[in-house]
Amino acid sequence: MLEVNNLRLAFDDLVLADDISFRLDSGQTHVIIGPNGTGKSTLLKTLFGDLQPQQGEVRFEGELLNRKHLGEWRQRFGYMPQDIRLDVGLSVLEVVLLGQLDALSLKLGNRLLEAALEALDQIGLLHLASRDVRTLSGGQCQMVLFAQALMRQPKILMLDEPVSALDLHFQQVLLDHLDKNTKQHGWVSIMILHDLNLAAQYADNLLVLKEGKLVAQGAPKDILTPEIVHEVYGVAAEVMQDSAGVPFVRTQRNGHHASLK
Ligand SMILES: Nc1ncnc2c1ncn2[C@@H]1O[C@H](COP(=O)(O)OP(=O)(O)OP(=O)(O)O)[C@@H](O)[C@H]1O
Repeated sequence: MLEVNNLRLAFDDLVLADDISFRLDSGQTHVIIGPNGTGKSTLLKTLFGDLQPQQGEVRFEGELLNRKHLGEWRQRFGYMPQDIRLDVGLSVLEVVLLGQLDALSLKLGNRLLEAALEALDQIGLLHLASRDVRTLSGGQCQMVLFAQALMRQPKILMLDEPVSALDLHFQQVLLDHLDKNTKQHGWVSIMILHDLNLAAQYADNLLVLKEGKLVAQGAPKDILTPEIVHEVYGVAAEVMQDSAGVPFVRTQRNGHHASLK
């Protein structure tokens, strides 16, 4: 379980979040939604130890995030930040292998090589293994970074808008793969999404952030209501259910307010 207690996030005078607390169970996918600029990426960076909170604490299985031991803390994570550009002269296979940098030596073991090829194969990218990553499309890059995060076999997997460049097919490949691995290996998976319908489909637990507050948390069917969509995004929407009981959101044309306040 990943636990956050009374977190306060700020950049100098800009307070992004205050008194945020939540618990994220293992074996579940936790999806964070909320408006642009509300502090979702900052929260992930804080969980990873990249940013220091002004107040509060983060624990994993009881162990406190301690900035003196960041290396150890981060060994548990697979982290795919937002909008990473792959601007290095490496092949796809080499980039995936970087996910196991701690275990790499000058002589590459067969086991690691096979695991990297297997990771690429499972998400349908094996044919790209020897390509220079600088020649990949935006969506292909996103999938390669996902393979790299998987390769780490993390206990905590954090994905910041992982499907923003993906077509419908690869959105499903990535999210189904995430779901399967999270449940199979008992990972705590945390993902930021803007697409509320994908969030509803794949979240076991949905966290809604707005103006520095956690305004709602729970199963998508309990959280996604027209009232919440309006409160959080200032948008008029209908919320219906598909045949599996999963909510889906349909916004109204011209149904937004110019300002959220
Ligand atoms: N290093 C920084 N220094 C100062 N302000 C920052 C810094 N990084 C982010 N911010 C500000 O903090 C706020 C939250 O940014 P963050 O990237 O966490 O938002 P977000 O919810 O992930 O947004 P989006 O949905 O647009 O990706 C924004 O107003 C941003 O401009």
